[in-house]
Amino acid sequence: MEDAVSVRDLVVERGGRPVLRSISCAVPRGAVTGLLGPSGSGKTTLMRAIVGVQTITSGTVTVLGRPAGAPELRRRVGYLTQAPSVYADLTVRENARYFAALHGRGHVEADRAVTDVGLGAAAGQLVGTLSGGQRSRASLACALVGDPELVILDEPTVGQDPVLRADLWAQFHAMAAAGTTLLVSSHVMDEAARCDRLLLIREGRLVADDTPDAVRAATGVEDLETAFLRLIRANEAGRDGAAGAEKS
Ligand SMILES: Nc1ncnc2c1ncn2[C@@H]1O[C@H](COP(=O)(O)OP(=O)(O)OP(=O)(O)O)[C@@H](O)[C@H]1O
Repeated sequence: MEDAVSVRDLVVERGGRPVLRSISCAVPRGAVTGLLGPSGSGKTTLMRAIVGVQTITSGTVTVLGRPAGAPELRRRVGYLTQAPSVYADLTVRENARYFAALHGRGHVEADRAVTDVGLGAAAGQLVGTLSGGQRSRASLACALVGDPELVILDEPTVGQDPVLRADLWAQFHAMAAAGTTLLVSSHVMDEAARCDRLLLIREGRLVADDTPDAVRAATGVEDLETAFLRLIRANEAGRDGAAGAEKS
């Protein structure tokens, strides 16, 4: 089956500096793909390119068989930005119902989305009075309420307590089992083990595009953080070698 997202030789410059340096990768359908990398590595920029809101320098990004940003993708792709994008002067329920209406969905779906993110008890509360973690979950409910085929989530678990984090990951996997494709970014390496596939980026370059087990097997270590460190070092050594060869 065709991948949900296919990125080829993607180069993005922001503020006159290269931020993504020729990235090629794919996001398979019906799975949870983790986009891992340190702060500033380019995760948000790659997600923005997939959603179609990022000006790109060169390369191609294909989403559900269409060029990224094509108008017909709007209803098929859900995007959770890092900064919560909900109305502070509406309640959680009102926000969810508003976004549901934009997607042609009703109150039942909206209220279910609110319960699914663990905000059932706070449904009648104004978003402006929620904690940061709750506000982020309200935003998540609004991103999911249209039941999009592809869901792009920028650090959805930041600031959530461990029990809620586990619940959210269980929800992501249940959605994937039902056929939804998820791309979830995180800079917390212990979340890598929860993903079906991993994309690891560093300084705008792709360091790994594989399953957690394949990353462990390739590096010979169980712990994914240590495995990533090894991949990064091997990658840098390879680049230094290639640069040296070019100079000589
Ligand atoms: N509007 C902008 N103008 C110029 N440079 C930018 C802009 N936005 C981001 N950058 C730069 O692009 C690089 C990648 O940023 P990006 O937000 O994609 O990283 P990230 O991996 O998502 O980081 P974080 O985990 O901190 O959110 C950083 O060096 C950042 O400073």
